[in-house]
Amino acid sequence: MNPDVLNVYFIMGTVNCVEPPLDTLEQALQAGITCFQFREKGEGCLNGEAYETFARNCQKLCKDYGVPFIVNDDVELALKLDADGIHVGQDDLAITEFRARAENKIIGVSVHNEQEMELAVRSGADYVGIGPIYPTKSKKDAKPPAGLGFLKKVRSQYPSFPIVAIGGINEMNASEVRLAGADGISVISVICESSNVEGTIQKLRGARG
Ligand SMILES: Cc1ncc(COP(=O)(O)OP(=O)(O)O)c(N)n1
Ligand SMILES: Cc1ncsc1CCOP(=O)(O)O
Ligand SMILES: [Mg+2]
Repeated sequence: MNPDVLNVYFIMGTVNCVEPPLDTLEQALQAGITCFQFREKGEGCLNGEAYETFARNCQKLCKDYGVPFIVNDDVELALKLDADGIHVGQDDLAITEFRARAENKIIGVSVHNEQEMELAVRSGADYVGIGPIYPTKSKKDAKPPAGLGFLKKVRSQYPSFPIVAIGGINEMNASEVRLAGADGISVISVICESSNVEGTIQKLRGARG
């Protein structure tokens, strides 16, 4: 995949939002996010019909702005909606199983160590998510923050494999994350809680535009 798609990768679910979620997503799309992940999970999240309707509404907005719509965890939803891709973690469905059912979709995988990285690449992942880099309040079961060390190591071992970094990334630290080798940054709270989504995204984009 073209790593530029990962440049500013916004992840959102209703539980993360302060403003109406679809307003936040549309503002983020207007401001130039390059990828969106639908991640409706956590205490108080939508279920059933409301979950699917919300997903469809997010997908429609992404289509209007030509931004890839990626579904977190829920392979059946990704296939039902014909999403552009799926993001899976180590506890989620094996990549090879999903690839067999969706040849042309983007597959992202979370990795935390060299073994997981090697397996993700070998299994045909299109990109990896590395993190949490810094402490995060948006994922209750997140692993301890890893800092930039593992990201730098993976970049040196895989000079051109698409990598997005995640976890506690904001306007202040985004550039050091990019310098450490990330093609892009993936964020939840810094956009969901911003009082100036356009300004925040401009700063997150950094020098690479
Ligand atoms: C881009 C990106 N990177 C990492 C994750 C985390 O995925 P996972 O470890 O499966 O955790 P959940 O998000 O499912 O709670 C991600 N979602 N996106
Ligand atoms: C989903 C996920 N996976 C690792 S950290 C994280 C949450 C990132 O959210 P924030 O940008 O608010 O720290
Ligand atoms: Mg997951």
